[in-house]
Amino acid sequence: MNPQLAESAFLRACRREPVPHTPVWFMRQAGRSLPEYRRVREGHAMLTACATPDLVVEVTMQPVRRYGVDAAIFFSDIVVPLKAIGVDLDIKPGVGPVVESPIGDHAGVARLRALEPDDVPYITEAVESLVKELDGTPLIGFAGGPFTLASYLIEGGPSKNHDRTKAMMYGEPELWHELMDRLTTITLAFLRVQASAGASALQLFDSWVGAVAPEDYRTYVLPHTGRIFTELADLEVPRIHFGVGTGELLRLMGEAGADVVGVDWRVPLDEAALRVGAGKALQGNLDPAILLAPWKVVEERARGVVERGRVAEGHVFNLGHGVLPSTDPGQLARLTDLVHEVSAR
Ligand SMILES: O=C(O)CCc1c2[nH]c(c1CC(=O)O)Cc1[nH]c(c(CC(=O)O)c1CCC(=O)O)Cc1[nH]c(c(CC(=O)O)c1CCC(=O)O)Cc1[nH]c(c(CCC(=O)O)c1CC(=O)O)C2
Repeated sequence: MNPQLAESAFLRACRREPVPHTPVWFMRQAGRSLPEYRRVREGHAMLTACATPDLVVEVTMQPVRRYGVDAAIFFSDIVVPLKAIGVDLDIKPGVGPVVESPIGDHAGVARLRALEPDDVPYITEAVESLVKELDGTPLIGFAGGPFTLASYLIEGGPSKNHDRTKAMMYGEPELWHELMDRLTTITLAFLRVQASAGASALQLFDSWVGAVAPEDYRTYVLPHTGRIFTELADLEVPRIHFGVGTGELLRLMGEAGADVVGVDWRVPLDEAALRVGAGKALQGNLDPAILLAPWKVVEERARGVVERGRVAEGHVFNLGHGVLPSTDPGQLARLTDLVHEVSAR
């Protein structure tokens, strides 16, 4: 391993080891908020871009060059592995992923075959190139969580209340678990491809799982997320588990087995540390909308996040969810420097 990588503040914080400063990266740090991203993406549809290694490498590198963040996040999307196994879906600008034939029965579930590394050669190629280009800055690989993927497949697109998803979960639990099991198998394979190609950490984005109550999380989701983190343990890379609106689920998400639990902006990190319990690092949790306010507001709030983060056994500074497309990149540059400065030990 690159010696710089072994000593990276990001990997050390994930492992709950002492750090020279609190490491920083931002969900969606690569993407629409950057003018250089918008230029590179011109004329390329999102899913085509995700399957073009040169483009993926360039976009992933952009925020690393611009901000000096402590980790890169692989540029892709949560629906890429589903597309790769033949699900008819597209990403519609301004909407999100849209599935041509939503899944509602056994036949639909049965069509979700396992993902083989040969289905995604462009992922292996892009990760391998990135690891070289990053030269010691860790690369985070990622996948969507099974609940979030299930919701897209069942609803056919983004959904406010996940009605059909919950109708299947409560009404046809056997079918639900079969669907979740297949998605878990696909997710595991997709994460393994990225780790084998050299990703230094893996994040599971179960962005929508905050829609379920704790007892339902335990019954309908935890068996599957638990399998993901257990089966990834042999890779010896930090595993991060993130969701939005998960204040009541933090303890269970910790139980699922990740090393790091991502927290959105709704729960202060000192409180989150109590909820998650011992033996975990935390990641988060500045409200991304704060970045739309004047710098002095950002500064005051960011200092608060760093301060509360000291209570956690390890802290990776991040936003509570992705960078909003209208964010001024100048704010993110200042924020990266500020966190490094105020947390320097
Ligand atoms: O508004 C739109 O045009 C569709 C956006 C959308 C996409 N996937 C989607 C959504 C729904 C949503 O996020 O609300 C669906 C999507 N993609 C993703 C998530 C997980 C999450 O954000 O909580 C979700 C589900 C979250 C949700 O639907 O609320 C994850 C994602 N997309 C992406 C990345 C890669 C990256 O940022 O490096 C990542 C993961 C890493 C990260 O957060 O940093 C990239 C991505 N996907 C997408 C876009 C926009 C399309 C474009 O530039 O042409 C972009 C780039 C950007 O965000 O600026 C498409």
